[in-house]
Amino acid sequence: MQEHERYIRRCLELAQLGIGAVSPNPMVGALLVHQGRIIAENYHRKFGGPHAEVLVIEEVLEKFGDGAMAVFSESTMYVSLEPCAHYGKTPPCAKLLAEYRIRRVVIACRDPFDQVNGRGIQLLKDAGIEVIEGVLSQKALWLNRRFATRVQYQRPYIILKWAQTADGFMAPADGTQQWITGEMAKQLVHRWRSEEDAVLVGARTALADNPRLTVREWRGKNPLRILIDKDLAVTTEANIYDNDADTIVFNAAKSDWVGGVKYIAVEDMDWYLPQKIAYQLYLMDIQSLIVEGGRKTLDLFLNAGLWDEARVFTSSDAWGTGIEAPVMHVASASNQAVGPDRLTVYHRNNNSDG
Ligand SMILES: NC(=O)C1=CN([C@@H]2O[C@H](COP(=O)(O)OP(=O)(O)OC[C@H]3O[C@@H](n4cnc5c(N)ncnc54)[C@H](OP(=O)(O)O)[C@@H]3O)[C@@H](O)[C@H]2O)C=CC1
Ligand SMILES: Nc1c(N[C@@H]2O[C@H](COP(=O)(O)O)[C@@H](O)[C@H]2O)[nH]c(=O)[nH]c1=O
Ligand SMILES: [Zn+2]
Repeated sequence: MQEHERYIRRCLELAQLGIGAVSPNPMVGALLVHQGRIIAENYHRKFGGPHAEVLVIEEVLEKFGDGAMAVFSESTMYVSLEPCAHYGKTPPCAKLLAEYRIRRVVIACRDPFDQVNGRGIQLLKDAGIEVIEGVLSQKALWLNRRFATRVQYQRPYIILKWAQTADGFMAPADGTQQWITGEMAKQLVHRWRSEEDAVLVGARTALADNPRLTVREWRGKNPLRILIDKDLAVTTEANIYDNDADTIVFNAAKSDWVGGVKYIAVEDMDWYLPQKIAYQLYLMDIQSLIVEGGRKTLDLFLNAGLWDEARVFTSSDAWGTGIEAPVMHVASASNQAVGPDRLTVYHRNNNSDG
């Protein structure tokens, strides 16, 4: 069992390399072990591209040529997610593993996607392949929590993020911009942006901070930007409307598409707004969202129970006055230093294995 865990751990590491590039697909890592050695390993690298298992098989075919079939018959494939059983952008991996007569397949967790869940495993078993499942399954499910949230709850995985002072304020009382955290926190936030599909702010934040919401201090793609602006108070000269990334504007006035900007009119913004936004984003295949404030916008999602993680930076400054940051009522999952600041992470369902 320890040997299985060791290889699955490696699959999880490989899978994680696909973050920010494979959504709305899950992240998957796979490797093949022959006579106690890893002979090929790979991961799902890009949405629409080959699955991890396909890349591993291809590598073995290339390395071993005519001898590949003999190698497959003596090998174990380790994979972080149940091999797929459906025809999506690529043919089913479970079928491929059966065709190449892999001796044994070790799987971390089942695929929560209805069209696969258990079917990939059944397909392998029907082909006479030995299957071991459930190795580090909690870790594997946690890794693909964004994907699981989308397929199970028909909404994106929602991460709330804000910075606060030591005495719990997130903005000056007059709602102007005041930077709270240090350089390390900023870099980490840019990394987080590169990992998620979208980042959202409220109108007053867009007016006060004129944020770009792009990835500048890390390598990776810019997320889709989302603005809630009922009366279109933010002018198109604002940074959030620049050409660095696409932007969606939830508003009460119009639905339109102008270059990289999509205006989506929402009926009655005073009721169920976060639910309406979450469902619209789900329909657009947006699998994860960081809500970066301000206070009113964070409250919308908190009060609706529509959040999965909160990542809160706390500086050592005390202001004595200002707009109070939200107070969390769940136990923190982790707490660590990030430069001179502290990062506290909360999970709404306190059952992570992260
Ligand atoms: N420390 C941190 O991590 C962060 C701090 N901030 C700070 O938070 C503050 C903004 O937060 P908050 O005030 O809660 O707002 P939000 O950014 O959450 O914006 C949402 C609110 O903006 C209102 N609004 C829309 N247009 C206008 C307008 N023209 N003038 C005034 N209000 C408008 C909307 O009200 P309605 O729909 O009812 O009209 C809505 O309730 C800023 O000081 C910003 O710097 C922001 C993000 C992160
Ligand atoms: N003030 C504050 C934050 N503010 C957030 O960062 C946004 C600015 O993004 P950008 O223009 O891309 O650099 C801003 O609108 C708000 O959402 N973030 C933090 O980590 N720490 C801070 O002290
Ligand atoms: Zn597959």
